[in-house]
Amino acid sequence: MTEQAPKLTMAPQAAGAHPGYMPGFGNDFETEALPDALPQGMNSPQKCNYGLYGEQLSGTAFTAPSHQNERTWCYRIRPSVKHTRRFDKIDLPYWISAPHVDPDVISLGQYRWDPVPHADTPLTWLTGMRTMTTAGDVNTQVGMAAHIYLVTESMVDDYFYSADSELLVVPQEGRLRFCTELGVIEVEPQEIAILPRGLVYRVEVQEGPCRGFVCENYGQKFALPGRGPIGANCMANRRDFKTPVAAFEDREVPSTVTVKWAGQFHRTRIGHSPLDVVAWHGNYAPCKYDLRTYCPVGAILFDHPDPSIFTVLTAPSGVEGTANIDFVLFRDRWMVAEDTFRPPWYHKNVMSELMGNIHGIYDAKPKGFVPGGLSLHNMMLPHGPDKGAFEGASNADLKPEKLADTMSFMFETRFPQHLTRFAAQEAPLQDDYIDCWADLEKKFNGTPGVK
Ligand SMILES: O=C(O)Cc1cc(O)ccc1O
Ligand SMILES: [Fe+2]
Repeated sequence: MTEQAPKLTMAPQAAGAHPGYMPGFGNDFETEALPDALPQGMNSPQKCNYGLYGEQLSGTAFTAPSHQNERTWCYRIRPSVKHTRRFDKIDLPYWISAPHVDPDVISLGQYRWDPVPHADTPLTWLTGMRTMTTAGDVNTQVGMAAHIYLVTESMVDDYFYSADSELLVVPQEGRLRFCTELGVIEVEPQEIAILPRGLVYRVEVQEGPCRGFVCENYGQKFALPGRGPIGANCMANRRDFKTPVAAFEDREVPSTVTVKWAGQFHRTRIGHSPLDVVAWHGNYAPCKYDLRTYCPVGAILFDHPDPSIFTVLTAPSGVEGTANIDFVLFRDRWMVAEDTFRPPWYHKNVMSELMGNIHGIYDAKPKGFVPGGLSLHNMMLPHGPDKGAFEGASNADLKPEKLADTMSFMFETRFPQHLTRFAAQEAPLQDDYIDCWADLEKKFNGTPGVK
């Protein structure tokens, strides 16, 4: 059989629109790659135009309150059910789901890793996923997993979806293309992508090698945080999220679909590309976001506020104000606070903090936390600036200072994060990380007024 190159037919774009994308977060979008493919005024006509099949993808329970209810109507060449034959279980031993507590691994501790190096073997989105931590329980749909991806090869005639989770993708190196049922998303470092639970896609390498971080959210979807008294603008603005226009393939080639379901991987064979949605409308869709459009709001006179001011997205846990996951961004910004120790304070947090460095230097850890690297400060474990950062910030001349060329982030969850065996034994763990606090000396002088 001769190999057919994937040919995507894409919806035309509105004048001035960002090529291939529609602006907004959680909008009711509509898009069609062929004229009149989308039924108007109804979802289920007796016969759809072009001989398409109508199919609903539900992202929330049918009965979810209407302000949270998410679903999308797809008009596709074949219904998805045609795609499934019997499933075989397959092994992806480095992609692990909670609950997963390895008896030989100690998760209690402050941990830091150098960037996980690329392998000498080619790796795809599926074979290159390396789970670092898991939290909660995939079966009860609470918690998360944090992964590193190392991808050098495109998926070819191989498709994937996760029934377990929504994926938040944070590239650090290289450029990826997500060809999804609902359209195409391309991302590079300093951008993110969100892939909803149940959405089928394949991942192509646009420029490799590719490395990045993934937060696999088992729980309720990521949403924008309420801004409270900040008002209607700043932080992440809705229009900066971009959802792809409809794009479909009409390709008949032997293909596979891999499904992550209840922590296990299953594969089935099909005879065509499942990316055959010609038109769709709804509010359950993938999107991308450029982190450089995040507008940070911070201290303009004194003190260091809680890092929640930098929340890009929050995934609720059911307990108001206590997130299943917060995605928090530490980007370049001005530091102007007077008479203030400006870096993060020393602290112990009820939530567990997994951080990744996308680019540059992070102020609390001027050495050792490098781009591509990660750190974990688990639930109720003390941490804070290293000795160098403490001495530097305690004695700095407090003029306005630009923290330039820096971008780190945090996946913060209310659940303890458990290290995988890969994180504890194979990944480049820095054994001497806790020594960064060892030289903090006693400065207490017992004399009032002497600082
Ligand atoms: O620990 C960290 O570096 C992350 C962090 C940053 C900050 O500004 C305040 C609290 C916090 O946990
Ligand atoms: Fe912290």
